[in-house]
Amino acid sequence: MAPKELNFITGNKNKLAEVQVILSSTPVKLQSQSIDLPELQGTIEEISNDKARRAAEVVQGPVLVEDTCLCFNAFDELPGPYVKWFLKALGVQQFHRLLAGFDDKSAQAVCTFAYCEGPGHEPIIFQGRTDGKIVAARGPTDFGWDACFEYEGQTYAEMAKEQKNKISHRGRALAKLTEWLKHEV
Ligand SMILES: O=c1nc[nH]c2c1ncn2[C@H]1C[C@H](O)[C@@H](COP(=O)(O)OP(=O)(O)OP(=O)(O)O)O1
Ligand SMILES: [Mg+2]
Repeated sequence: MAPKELNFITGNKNKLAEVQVILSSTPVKLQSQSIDLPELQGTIEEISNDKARRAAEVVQGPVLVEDTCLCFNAFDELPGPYVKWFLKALGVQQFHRLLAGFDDKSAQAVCTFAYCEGPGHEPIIFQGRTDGKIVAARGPTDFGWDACFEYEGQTYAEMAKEQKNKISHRGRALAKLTEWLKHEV
């Protein structure tokens, strides 16, 4: 695989830490810049593409961005890309109560990376999805809704990091990105 420098534009230190760990076993050289980018309202893919274009304009060079969504099946995929605001309003201890009136607690975590070569270039997206269930918070609460998302009986927060990275929405999306980089000249 050709070593590649990637400039990951994110304001989220937890995301950055996971990407660093996952990419540490590849020849990718990861840089990062914390720029809080405005986020479009639209489909998951539209948001990620727009975020990548905006980041490429700001940086005036190649960028990698990522948008994470948490889609409740009972809410027809919402909160989706707007999960950040629900989490902020409710806090992780109350977050699961969004589904209090619903029998269906199933949810899907979706991670969409968008790589853009630079201003004017069309972004390329890499998406990972993990099916789980929304539960009352269990485990450390230092990363978003990790404590409320249960996968095969354990919340993301209860898992060891490497265990989460193997099956998470982010781990699956990065696997597609590193596969693509292998064929990138
Ligand atoms: O693996 C995760 N486990 C638990 N929670 C997570 C995860 N990944 C993102 N999250 C949270 C952060 C934010 O509350 C929302 C996504 O919003 P999102 O816009 O993608 O993240 P952000 O604004 O924090 O960082 P960025 O500067 O990359 O846009 O879900
Ligand atoms: Mg964001």
